[in-house]
Amino acid sequence: MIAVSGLRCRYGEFEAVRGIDFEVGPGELFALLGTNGAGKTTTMETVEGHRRPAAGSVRVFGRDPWQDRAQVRGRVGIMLQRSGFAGDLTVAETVGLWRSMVRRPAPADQALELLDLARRRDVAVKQLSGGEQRRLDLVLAVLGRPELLFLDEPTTGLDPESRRATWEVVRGLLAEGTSVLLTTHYLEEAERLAHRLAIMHDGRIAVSGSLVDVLASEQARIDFVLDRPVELPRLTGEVRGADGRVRVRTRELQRDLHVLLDWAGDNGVRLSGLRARHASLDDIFHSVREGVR
Ligand SMILES: Nc1ncnc2c1ncn2[C@@H]1O[C@H](COP(=O)(O)OP(=O)(O)OP(=O)(O)O)[C@@H](O)[C@H]1O
Repeated sequence: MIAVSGLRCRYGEFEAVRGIDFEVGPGELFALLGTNGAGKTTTMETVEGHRRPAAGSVRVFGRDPWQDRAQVRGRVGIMLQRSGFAGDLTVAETVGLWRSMVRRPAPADQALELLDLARRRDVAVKQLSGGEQRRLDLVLAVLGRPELLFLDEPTTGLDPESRRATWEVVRGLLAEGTSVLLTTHYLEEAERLAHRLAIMHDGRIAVSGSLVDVLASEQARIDFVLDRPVELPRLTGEVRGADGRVRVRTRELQRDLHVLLDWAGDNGVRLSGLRARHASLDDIFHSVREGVR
């Protein structure tokens, strides 16, 4: 559905996207994560056909979204970061107007029910809360039953309940075969929805792959506190510590934990506050931001 190769984007002299590659397959949700200013929105806008790449190639349904805009547009749905509604129109009028502009519009009532906006149909758009406007954005983006949906921070500003409702709608669309390119600052959102993801930093992709592969690419963690100075057993992982606090980074979590617990048991050593866990997306994001990856 999307194939991006060697993509570079510039604003004047400044290169915001510095050679990235990724693909999105049918029925797949690909999440673009990244630090502020990493280049996610620029990438999204270029794949949508709003910007011309400085270099590299972008294909959507096998076509150039900039040059073949007319053929690509009717098959995609776009939810931008900021909505451009006419505030005086009611919700129902806005949906009606939008329906007249898309090729295969879904029934208006069905669209409004999708995100619980039917009871707000006669309210002027400018009187909707920020969260309701965001939900209306999504309703409009999926009104033309798109094959490919672009979601740029779709749940920013939503309360937890509305966020979950949005995730349900997105899951439903995926189950029907829609492909999705998502940008988000909520790592939990990516963990719950993404089949594959990439983390961008300074215009480049620092890490990408399936969630399982990305999580496995970072070392697991064991942390504890020793109440007296002792020499630790030999572990495969890297051991660091100060003031009795010990931090182990390991690719052999089960083995190192086993060795550590056996040693502590045999020697009567107390491992206070012992924690052992695989890396989280948050840990990986932190490593990317710190430039470790
Ligand atoms: N119109 C513009 N003119 C000049 N520079 C721009 C323009 N738009 C974005 N940039 C710069 O390009 C870089 C990438 O911006 P972009 O909005 O794509 O990042 P982002 O990853 O979406 O960031 P955020 O998470 O903060 O929304 C940033 O350094 C930004 O300041």
